Amino acid sequence: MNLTSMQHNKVTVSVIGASGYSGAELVKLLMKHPGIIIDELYAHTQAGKRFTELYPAIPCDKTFQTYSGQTDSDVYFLALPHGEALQLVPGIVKAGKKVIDLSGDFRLTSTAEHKHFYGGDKSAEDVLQYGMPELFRDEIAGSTAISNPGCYATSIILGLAPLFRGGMAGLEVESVNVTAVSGISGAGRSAKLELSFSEMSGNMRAYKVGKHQHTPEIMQALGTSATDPSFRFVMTPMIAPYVRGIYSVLNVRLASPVALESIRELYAEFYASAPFVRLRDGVTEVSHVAYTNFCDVSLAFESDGSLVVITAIDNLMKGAAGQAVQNMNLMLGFDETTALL
Ligand SMILES: NC(=O)C1=CN([C@@H]2O[C@H](COP(=O)(O)OP(=O)(O)OC[C@H]3O[C@@H](n4cnc5c(N)ncnc54)[C@H](OP(=O)(O)O)[C@@H]3O)[C@@H](O)[C@H]2O)C=CC1
Ligand SMILES: CC(=O)N[C@@H](CCC(=O)OP(=O)(O)O)C(=O)O
Repeated sequence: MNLTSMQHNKVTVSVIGASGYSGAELVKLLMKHPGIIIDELYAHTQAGKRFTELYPAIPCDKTFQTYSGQTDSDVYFLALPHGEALQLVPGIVKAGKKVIDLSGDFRLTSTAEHKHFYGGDKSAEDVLQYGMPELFRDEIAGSTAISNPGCYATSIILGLAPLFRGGMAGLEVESVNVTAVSGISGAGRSAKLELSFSEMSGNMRAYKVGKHQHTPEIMQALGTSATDPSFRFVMTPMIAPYVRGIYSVLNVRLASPVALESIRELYAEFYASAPFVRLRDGVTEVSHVAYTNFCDVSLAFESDGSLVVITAIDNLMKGAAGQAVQNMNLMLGFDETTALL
């Protein structure tokens, strides 16, 4: 049964990929949103099962359906593996519905970079408004389709945006060296041998060194390029044995010294109207943001004069479902924080 917004005076929302970690987190958030009603939940291998069979802690009485091109809801979230949304989003947009896609399919403007990092072809039109409210609030509010940012990308862009987009005269970034650690839920729900308890317990490892798919996304959002000879960006992702959270340590070399107080003021001003970015006095910790939509940011200087920005987010909240709901709120004219605080 499909519900109509006319019947309920609420916005109807469906989630495609609702059986996965990001999809289930979306369901949890949507259930407490006063302005929407959950319509259909779609899954792939789990179709036919009840939502609570997979997620007993979330009391949603829906049964997973198979998606076959329905466009009856007002809003569609897609939380699918890379490549799947490319096939589905155009039809939903054409039917005049709002879309928020959590995959990497529509993030990169360069088709060559997309092919290099995601391994598939897409056309130049397959780009949607990038859904980072702290950078593109007005554009998101005026959009019908959004590409939700990647989890590492969110934690790193929010840590660097004031330096690149804050307009501080004389501030020049020469290089950024990122070490970022993800909890295991960042890899999704499907079982992978190298992520099993016996492999990961008491362990930690780097992966995709020098070739993580979020590198071009970060460059794009900051308005710079990893191939710019005057700017150097390196990123080392790691996985560690905790469930939720991304902890990014950004070592930033500036062309000339700037007082820490000025940097603090720059960040405070840049995020003055961003309800989910918190500038912290002490060092940020993953446990301070887990299960929340906050991005905590702390600032310090190293003894060699480089700026150290540390950010922490929950990968399934600000890194995925929380940010997606934040985008939906902006698109529909709800308060940005609805269902998120
Ligand atoms: N996990 C995270 O922290 C983040 C994830 N993302 C992105 O969000 C998207 C979802 O990620 P995540 O929730 O982790 O993934 P999961 O692996 O947990 O879930 C994947 C979902 O997609 C469905 N699915 C799998 N294969 C297919 C297919 N061939 N056709 C249709 N549906 C399929 C699954 O259905 P079923 O279970 O029924 O088989 C499930 O609902 C990905 O693009 C991911 O990169 C973005 C930011 C953070
Ligand atoms: C721990 C882990 O494996 N994390 C995934 C991040 C997945 C993600 O959210 O990235 P996209 O948004 O680009 O899908 C990775 O590093 O590829």
